[in-house]
Amino acid sequence: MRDGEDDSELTLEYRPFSLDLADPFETADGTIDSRDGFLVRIATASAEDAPVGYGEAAPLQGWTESHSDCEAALERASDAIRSGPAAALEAVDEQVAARHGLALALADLAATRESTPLYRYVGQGPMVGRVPVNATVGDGSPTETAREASEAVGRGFHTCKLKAGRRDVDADIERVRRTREVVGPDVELRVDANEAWTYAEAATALEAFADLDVSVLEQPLPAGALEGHADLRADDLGDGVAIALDEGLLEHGIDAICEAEAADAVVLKPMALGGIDVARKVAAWVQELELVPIVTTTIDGVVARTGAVHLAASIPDVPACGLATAGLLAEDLGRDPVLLEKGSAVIPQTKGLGIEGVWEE
Ligand SMILES: O=C(O)CCC(=O)c1ccccc1C(=O)O
Ligand SMILES: [Mg+2]
Repeated sequence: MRDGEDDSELTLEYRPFSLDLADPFETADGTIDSRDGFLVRIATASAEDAPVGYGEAAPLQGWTESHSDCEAALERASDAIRSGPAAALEAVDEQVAARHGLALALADLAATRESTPLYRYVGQGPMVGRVPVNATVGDGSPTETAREASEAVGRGFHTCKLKAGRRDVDADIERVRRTREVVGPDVELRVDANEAWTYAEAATALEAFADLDVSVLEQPLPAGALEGHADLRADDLGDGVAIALDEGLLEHGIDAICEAEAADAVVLKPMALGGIDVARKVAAWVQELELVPIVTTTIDGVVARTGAVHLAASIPDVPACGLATAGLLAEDLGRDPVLLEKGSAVIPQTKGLGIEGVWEE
């Protein structure tokens, strides 16, 4: 905060939104057919054309607080912000999606005031042009899966993440086999089972996935199964297949995962962790512990998605991230400032998030 910019003058407004998905997104823990949340705007009360900051609070069942708890938290924050940003953050401390929306709007405003792109404000690091991203392929039939993956490769993706776990494990192995056949040996394939498997099923999948050159298996067992994931790694069934924890990170935290040696990589969803500032700190700690951080969205609107893109750009040597989720939405909050090109997200270099025109319409 520079001199002469008085935090006590900040105002917070929020508006509900509902975005339909292009097609229902099938995962092992349910179908997502719309994303409902709140667009957040922070402005300086006094000045007409002073900079503003945008944020997005999009709760998702099973991952964040409820829609109504999110709204109540934003209402508290809009009162508390009269006492400054710290008081507002305190008012949403327990509601991760609301905190995400507030913290993103504050960071967008601060970076905009400094004329710095958000990722440099957040990470204090070097300029970054691009971040590699994966295509996200829903849990469809073997034919649909192979077709969607090959279309993604045709659009320039080098990495595809296949959702899995809705059918029996042999069917998922068949989906991966068909996909590998179609995309050839040079495309990186990952699988996300969203907690669907027993230990025996996961062990079967891992062995087959090693042969099919799958690079990452995400959350094969329930979130609680820290020892189970550690055993999967220790049993060395999936030679070369990294184990990533997503739901498990939210349940246990990094230290317990590291202590148990339960993962090679962890998935960071800013919406579920309470904001890109929190996620950035977790990422730094993850790398310190020699685990790999992978940033993804919860199929967010353009404001939160662009925040996640900036977060990924602030993490040194980040691997392909699950940020190519715009196409899963039928509609969006506004124009997307992030181009996808040859399997990478092109990072916006304008000040702040680089989001415009989301409030006027
Ligand atoms: O990581 C990706 O490619 C996209 C994000 C994704 O899969 C996802 C989207 C919404 C909710 C949960 C998840 C998940 O990673 O489990
Ligand atoms: Mg996941």
